[in-house]
Amino acid sequence: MAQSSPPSDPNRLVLSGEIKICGLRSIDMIETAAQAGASLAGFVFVPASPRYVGSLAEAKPLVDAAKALGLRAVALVAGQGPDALASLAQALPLDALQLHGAEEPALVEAIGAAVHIPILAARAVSTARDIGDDVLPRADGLLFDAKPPEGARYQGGHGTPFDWSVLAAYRGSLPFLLAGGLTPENVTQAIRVAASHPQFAGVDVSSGVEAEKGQKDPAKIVAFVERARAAMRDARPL
Ligand SMILES: O=C(O)c1ccccc1NCC(=O)[C@H](O)[C@H](O)COP(=O)(O)O
Repeated sequence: MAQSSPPSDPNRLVLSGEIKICGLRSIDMIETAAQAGASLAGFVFVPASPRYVGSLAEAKPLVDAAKALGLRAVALVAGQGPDALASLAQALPLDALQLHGAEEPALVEAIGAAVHIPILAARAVSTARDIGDDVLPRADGLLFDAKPPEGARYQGGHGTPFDWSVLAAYRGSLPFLLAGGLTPENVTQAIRVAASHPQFAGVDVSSGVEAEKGQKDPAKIVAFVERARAAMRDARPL
């Protein structure tokens, strides 16, 4: 079952030792992720994505199931404004919004003020120059993800890694999740590199636990979570 307990303040997202399985679209895969020990469930609200959850009515039972199983539910959005996102946050029992549309700091601020739930801001990374610091007072965390390929129709979930050593350039104070091309095979090494940073707070995966685009593979979810959990334990012994 999911291992981290929900934050006591519903307006803050406390990130530590997280394993986020993104792009979940079925109750079976949500159960698999929870039983394996993932902590965050990501639901994609980007219509162009092969992982799009669909209408609110289609998304609601999935979000409800994740919550009932002890996962924290994150809605991944891109290119939507404060009003639309406030409606989304009212309609579903979300623990956070993940802004994945390269939203400017002022827009992050406006969205945070409108939604009243925690914000995770994604940042597209290729080199150390993309890391920057954080100037996002409304955000509770960052998600460093690989830049999408040229001409991509959606902003994330492309299964491409970036050079993890550039994480050392991050000078901000927000905790961050590492994403982009992680797999059961490379997550141990990724965590070895990322965990040397004091703000490292976990990993996020989508393509690396799929049999094909948009189709999660239960065995890969279990392998990813087990290896990520073990690597985080080894990286930060008590
Ligand atoms: O996953 C998508 O389809 C997606 C679509 C539009 C914006 C963002 C999207 N995913 C963001 C995520 O949080 C992914 O988990 C992250 O990009 C890592 O994906 P992957 O490289 O496939 O593991």
